[in-house]
Amino acid sequence: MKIPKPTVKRLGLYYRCLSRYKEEGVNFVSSQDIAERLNIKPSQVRKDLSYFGNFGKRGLGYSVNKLLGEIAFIIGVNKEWNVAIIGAGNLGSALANYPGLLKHKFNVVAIFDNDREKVGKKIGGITVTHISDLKEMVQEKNIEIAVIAVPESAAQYVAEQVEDSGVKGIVNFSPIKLRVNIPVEDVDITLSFETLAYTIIMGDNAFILEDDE
Ligand SMILES: NC(=O)c1ccc[n+]([C@@H]2O[C@H](COP(=O)([O-])OP(=O)(O)OC[C@H]3O[C@@H](n4cnc5c(N)ncnc54)[C@H](O)[C@@H]3O)[C@@H](O)[C@H]2O)c1
Repeated sequence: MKIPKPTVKRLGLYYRCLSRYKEEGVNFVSSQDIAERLNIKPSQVRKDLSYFGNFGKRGLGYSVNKLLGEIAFIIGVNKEWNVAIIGAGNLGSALANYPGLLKHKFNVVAIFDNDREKVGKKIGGITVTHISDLKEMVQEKNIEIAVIAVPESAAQYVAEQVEDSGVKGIVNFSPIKLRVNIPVEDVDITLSFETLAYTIIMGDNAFILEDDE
């Protein structure tokens, strides 16, 4: 089944929201409930969830447990992912020390750098490995996701090494578009600032579309 990307992005939000309902002992929720908590439109919630079949019961709403199970299956949160961070600099170190990733089952198991001064040092409890050992470690530790946190000038070369190592996907923090044949998710913080700046300047006229798909 093909799902629009913005919907996939919201599934993680729904998952967290529903987990909280479950903790609170709530068995059924309406699209209105979910929408209010997430500050989005109920019609958007209904549209997003309709991609996965008809979970809602008229009058009762959605079964929290059933929906949680379905979304968990789709976004792969039932599985733990082993992650490598490439680049033990400002960003790489911050990510390695961020406990939120493990909480969401993204387990940072290795950090790589090409700076001999950094190799062998510990960051967030993980010893930095030289990038030349990438392929070996990827196989050994079953690493499926790599985070690229190296300078722009090194990013494409590193991405090719990552692809060659057998990693299945990349979270790219560098500001360039990587040319590789595995999935890449760009995290462009500057772009978020620019979008926000535009939204502040334009106010109510910022966007034409009500829903984004
Ligand atoms: N720091 C931020 O807040 C921030 C925010 C958004 C995006 N970024 C982007 O993230 C990337 C990293 O930023 P940073 O501030 O952490 O940089 P940094 O200079 O602190 O760290 C980069 C690290 O990558 C290593 N490195 C360089 N070439 C390498 C190679 N070929 N193989 C392995 N390691 C290599 C360096 O030795 C260094 O430890 C940059 O592309 C930057 O544009 C940073």
